[in-house]
Amino acid sequence: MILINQSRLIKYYRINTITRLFSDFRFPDNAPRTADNQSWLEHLENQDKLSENISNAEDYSINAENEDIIDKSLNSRFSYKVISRPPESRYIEIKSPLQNFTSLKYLKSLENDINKNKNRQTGFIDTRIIKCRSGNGGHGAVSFFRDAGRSIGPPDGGDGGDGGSVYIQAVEGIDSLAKLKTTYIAQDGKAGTADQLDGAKGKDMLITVPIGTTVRWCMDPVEVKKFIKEKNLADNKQSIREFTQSHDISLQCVGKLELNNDPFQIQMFRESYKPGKGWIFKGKDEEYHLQQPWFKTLNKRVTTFDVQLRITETNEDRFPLYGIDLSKATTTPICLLKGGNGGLGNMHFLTQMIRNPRFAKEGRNGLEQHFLLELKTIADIGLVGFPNAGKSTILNKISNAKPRIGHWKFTTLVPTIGTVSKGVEETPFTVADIPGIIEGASLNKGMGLDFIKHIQRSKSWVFVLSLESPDPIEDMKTLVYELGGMDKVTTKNILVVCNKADLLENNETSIEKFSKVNEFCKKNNWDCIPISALKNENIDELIQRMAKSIRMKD
Ligand SMILES: Nc1nc2c(ncn2[C@@H]2O[C@H](COP(=O)(O)OP(=O)(O)OP(=O)(O)O)[C@@H](O)[C@H]2O)c(=O)[nH]1
Repeated sequence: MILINQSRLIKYYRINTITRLFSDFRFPDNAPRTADNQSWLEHLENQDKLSENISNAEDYSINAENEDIIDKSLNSRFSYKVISRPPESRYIEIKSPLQNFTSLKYLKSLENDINKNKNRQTGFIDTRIIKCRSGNGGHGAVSFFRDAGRSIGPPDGGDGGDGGSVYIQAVEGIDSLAKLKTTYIAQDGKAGTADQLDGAKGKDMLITVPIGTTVRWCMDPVEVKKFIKEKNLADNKQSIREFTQSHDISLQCVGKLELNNDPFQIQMFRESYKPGKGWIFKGKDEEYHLQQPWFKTLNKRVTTFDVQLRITETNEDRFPLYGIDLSKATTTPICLLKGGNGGLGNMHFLTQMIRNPRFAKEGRNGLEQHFLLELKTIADIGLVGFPNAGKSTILNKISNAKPRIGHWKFTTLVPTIGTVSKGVEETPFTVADIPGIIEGASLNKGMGLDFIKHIQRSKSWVFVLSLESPDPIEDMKTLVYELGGMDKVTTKNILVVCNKADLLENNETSIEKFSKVNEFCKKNNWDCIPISALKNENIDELIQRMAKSIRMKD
């Protein structure tokens, strides 16, 4: 293959035609010699036992040295059944609910009874499905050197350029997925040309997302919608949620030996030519060539080369089943889809037997896949509570954030993050206010539990109860239930805040309510504090307790 600087040199000579007039001018010659081609093809012949079985292929994982980006939070929620695990191959066929590979938010438009509130979240986009396509490799060229003295010289067709790849990177300074495009297409590689010129490599495509974005492989939403419409509307029995939970999709996965060989990565497949195919013929066609013994011998060897190419692709074209979690700024962009390899130019096929190779190879195709991007804001503390409990008022008092406050329910429609600064000496911490949770939220009532993802990674959860409520303990229990039960809740450091304590003054029932909550918290070993966000009472103490809660157990 020709190095870039050499290609430039060649271009220079082409432009500077006067140079050609000098008889001692030697055109730069980077084409492999007959002997080089011969030994390359013989080397391939010795490897012809190599099968397409990838069991011995080197283990490849997305950025092997950077495995901490694999999203582990999904492990427990992700259900699948292994359908087959042939001993001779590393492919594991699994079946898993469609719900794991699509976004309910995207499919909701099919349902008629959409809660209008949910449609009002236009400014803040935290879920996107994007289509990505890596570039096809350019085709190799069929060309022969010509000059005044020789009507036809040795083959000098250059290789096709590799297709561009699609990368993703999490960066500071973006806080929404709103600006993402729907489609990201990397450029195709250019075809090789005469004079041993390799085609240019296709331009890569880089997707920049906010820190805290998770990326999962998913199905084409248009196809999913069509499938649901056809299947479900006929029966019209299930909601979209139920439908996606009860219908499975099957996938080819690859395991990892050190992980009990459990399915670990989804295998993606390129629609490219099969080994031994993908020839471009100039002059006589494929049928003629396939009858020639010399071509048959050559093709047998080149088939081995194609198989090797395919093994490399197979090892690279994988994506973690649970997705990746870009919780930190990514220093090196992560490759989502690799571009196709460029095809070989005819200069590679000059051997003692073949003096006049009128054929080259096609470039390999790129990949087209969909990915589900979800932004999970990263705040140290998440505020959870019923609507109207006073969460936004608290965030307003303790931090620089200015969330909407109102005496009506669901004032907060999108998560708001505030930074709490306790002075120059101490590290500030962040607090997220999410829309209120109500009974049945886990069944999508009210604003549903869609926003929970924004506090999933928070170390502490602060339950905000209102002493105005008839039964704050019951509220607390409902919140715990809706958030996934005690097992889930106790994975976080918990602080319980009894807000609207100004109502305690001279009010025996309110005092009794607080004592009961306090008692309940003691039993669970949770910290509990009364405050009045409205009257700014006990706010400094609340900030201290919040800071303490993040320092607690990991
Ligand atoms: N008396 C009293 N009222 C309060 C207190 N804190 C908040 N409120 C009032 O309670 C109402 C709701 O407050 P928000 O801060 O919007 O409540 P929220 O929990 O964010 O509500 P959603 O956005 O619906 O989730 C507002 O009218 C506030 O003025 C308090 O300490 N005492």
